[in-house]
Amino acid sequence: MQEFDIIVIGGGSGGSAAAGRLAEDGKRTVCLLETGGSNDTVRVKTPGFMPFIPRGSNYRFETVPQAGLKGRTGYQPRGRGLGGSSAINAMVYIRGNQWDYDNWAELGCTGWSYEDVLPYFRRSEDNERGANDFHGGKGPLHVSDQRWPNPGSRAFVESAAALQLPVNDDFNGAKQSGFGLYQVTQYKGERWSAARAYVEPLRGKPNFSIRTGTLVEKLVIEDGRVTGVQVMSGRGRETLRARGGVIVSAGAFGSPQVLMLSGIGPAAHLKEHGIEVVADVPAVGSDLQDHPDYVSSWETASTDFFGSSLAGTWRMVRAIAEHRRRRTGIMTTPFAEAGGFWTVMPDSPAPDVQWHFVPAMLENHGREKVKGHGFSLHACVLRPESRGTVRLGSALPSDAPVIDPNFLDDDRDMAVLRAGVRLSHRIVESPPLSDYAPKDRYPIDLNDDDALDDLIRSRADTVYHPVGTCRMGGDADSVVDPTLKARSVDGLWVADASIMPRLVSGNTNAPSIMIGERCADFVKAAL
Ligand SMILES: Cc1cc2nc3c(=O)[nH]c(=O)nc-3n(C[C@H](O)[C@H](O)[C@H](O)COP(=O)(O)OP(=O)(O)OC[C@H]3O[C@@H](n4cnc5c(N)ncnc54)[C@H](O)[C@@H]3O)c2cc1C
Repeated sequence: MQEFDIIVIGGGSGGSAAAGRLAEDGKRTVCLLETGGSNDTVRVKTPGFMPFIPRGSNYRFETVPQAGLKGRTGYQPRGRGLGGSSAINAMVYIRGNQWDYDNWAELGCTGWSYEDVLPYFRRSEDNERGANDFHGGKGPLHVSDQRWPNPGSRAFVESAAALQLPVNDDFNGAKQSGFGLYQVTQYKGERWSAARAYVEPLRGKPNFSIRTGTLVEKLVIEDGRVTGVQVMSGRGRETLRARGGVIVSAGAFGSPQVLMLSGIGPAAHLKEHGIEVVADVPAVGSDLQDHPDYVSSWETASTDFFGSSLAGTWRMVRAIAEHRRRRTGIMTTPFAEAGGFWTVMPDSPAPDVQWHFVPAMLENHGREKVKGHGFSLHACVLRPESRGTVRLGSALPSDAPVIDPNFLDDDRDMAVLRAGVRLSHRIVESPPLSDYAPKDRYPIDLNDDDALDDLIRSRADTVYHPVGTCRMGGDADSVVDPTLKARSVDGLWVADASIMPRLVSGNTNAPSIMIGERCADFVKAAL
């Protein structure tokens, strides 16, 4: 039986950072287990191929029918393979608001205030603008400016400015609010996933075993201590032992699934599936929070924007050739090129809406082709009040979990989204974006609350940031304590987006990486 000091389950954002940091000094043996492949393909590494990510790199989950979305099922893409969701995401580099982390600390997560987490964000980062009080310049995660943004993305920022919404050229600096172009997790024109940052540079190190194509079926728990994992791979079923402990980094859906399959979760639910209960922990799979998002969309006569036409196709063919040769040009697009943060509710402690401007007409998460050219503007609720769940669909580890984000269940979320969408339209109606004479693809009377609510509930969905399903807390009911150690058994840590007690006000890749970095330190200190 193979034995390691530490086993990390899941090679995504949190798991790559945790495994890489634990392996780099050579002092312990580390095994990283990932069910997907290596993701070492042109379609993953080329930013502009995001709509063509290989099927095997995305779980393509669906939610249960959502009452708040008129009974529609939502789409939940999740990355599979090294890099996890950072291998399929939009590469936007955002940490959230300083208030988020101070709030975590206030909720009982001692040691997670903004002042506490900032050094870890800085340590992870290599920002091409260089280091300063807020940014790192020597970390493994490359952060770049966009060199070939669409002219429409710049126009978006100017249109916001025309409404006196300030320009912000660093959302991760002193102040988050404002509008601007996003910095991206790219390096030399390619996607820079968490695996490329933390795992690939260590490939071949004798103390670091990277096993792809390996599904973790459950934890092995003996006398209240996690001593290993049961896995299934091309080699068949086997048990791997972990002398020091196991870190679960299977993501906001995968981590609660692994815990529940191992007997850690809501007892009654586990019994329904014939799973022996090791610890009754109702918080596992509960507290699911995700950013509900509405995408407004406009058609233009201008072919400046990405789109399907002869001119558009010809431009893309040339762009692909340019990118293959030099890694430059418009194939470096993260699609979500510009955006911003603003407060729409007077009592909000921090910006409550985030915008993503995409220089293309998006329909159904980019899965439906739209003829012609145009642009889209996402508005999402940054701190939703609605709470959902992740549960087992069956006791089979290969089955998808049952995902219920319970979107727009809370009226406060609806109120924020309504205000956000109205501001989306005001921005687009301001010059210079208005100079494109954009044609609204879903025209309604925006002043009519009922009509707007109906449109939102008919078309809203996730902007891909599920968290909270293995919540960290200072309370006995939380899944992990503020050192990310499980409260229910020994030898177990969780390090990914699932531990967030509250969803951060922004995209979740950099925060998940920060969580992985911190977990490595906690585990080193504990062993
Ligand atoms: C389409 C999309 C766009 C996004 N855009 C952005 C963006 O622009 N900026 C941003 O900051 N964030 C973005 N996000 C969100 C961000 O990428 C994620 O929040 C983050 O990557 C989550 O990290 P994680 O470690 O929690 O999980 P993941 O990165 O999802 O990693 C989990 C890993 O565990 C593996 N795994 C699961 N179960 C098992 C098992 N049983 N055995 C073995 N392995 C297992 C999975 O295959 C996966 O590789 C986006 C996400 C998506 C899906």
